[in-house]
Amino acid sequence: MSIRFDGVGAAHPGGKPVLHGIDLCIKAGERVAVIGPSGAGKTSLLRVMGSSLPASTGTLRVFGDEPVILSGSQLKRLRSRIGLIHQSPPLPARQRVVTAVSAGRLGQWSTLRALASLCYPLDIAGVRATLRLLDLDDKLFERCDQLSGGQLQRVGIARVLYQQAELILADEPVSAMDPNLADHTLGLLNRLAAERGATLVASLHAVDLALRHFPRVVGLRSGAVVFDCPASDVTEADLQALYANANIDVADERQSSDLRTQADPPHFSVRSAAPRCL
Ligand SMILES: Nc1ncnc2c1ncn2[C@@H]1O[C@H](COP(=O)(O)OP(=O)(O)OP(=O)(O)O)[C@@H](O)[C@H]1O
Repeated sequence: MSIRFDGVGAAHPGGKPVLHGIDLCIKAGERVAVIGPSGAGKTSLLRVMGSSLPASTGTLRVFGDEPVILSGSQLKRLRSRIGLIHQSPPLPARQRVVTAVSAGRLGQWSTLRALASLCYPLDIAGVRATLRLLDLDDKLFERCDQLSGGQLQRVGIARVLYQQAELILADEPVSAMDPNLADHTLGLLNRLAAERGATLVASLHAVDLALRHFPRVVGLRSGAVVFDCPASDVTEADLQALYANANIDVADERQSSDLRTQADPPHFSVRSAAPRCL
């Protein structure tokens, strides 16, 4: 089991609770999309999984450990197994792409090796090979502030792939990419995660991409899970209820996405629950 939520609630420091009574089990190697309207708590849910936002109620286990009771060094070890893909990767502007991607393994290296790698990347061939997967190997020595938003997002993905994270948490990982590139990149991320047996959890606004690429979809609204089932079981009614009164018309959004990508529309069938935790 990668992640297990039992009645988890969470609040940002000084803020109101943003997650309520979350029960969720994600097995090792599963690939799960989290969808829901703006402000539903998708980023907060990923932050709890990544142990940067503590559970305030209930119990969260990541790889069997409860992050809130771990010591500093245990937490560091746990985090080194988790790769975070941010919507806007927090990369220093003047940093070279090769250094930014190398930094994916900082948490796994000794302090000496990590410092040496920041001064001069020690595994340029490995970084280049990872960037090649994302068609970015020609940017190896470019500065991060010379890349487009979509290229930066792909550097962030390369960093996590280079890290060889066991659990990948991706927060809107393709939001800055054009529709074709977003579709291609999400397909690649899913394929590589599946090949490596990594667990992948991604928050997405693009419902069509979530349904097309992820076997399991969790609908989140107002900090609570509204549905949790195989992608093929998500119905129009589920989506309408999830986004009701939000600023998104699901049907229009999907129709325009289909026109953009020329891909098959998602298949809707009878809804069923996700597998229960054992
Ligand atoms: N650092 C923070 N401090 C206080 N409140 C926060 C913080 N970050 C988010 N929130 C609040 O938590 C709630 C959930 O936000 P979150 O970013 O998790 O939602 P989201 O579903 O990812 O939204 P979006 O799709 O717009 O990115 C919102 O009401 C937001 O205002």
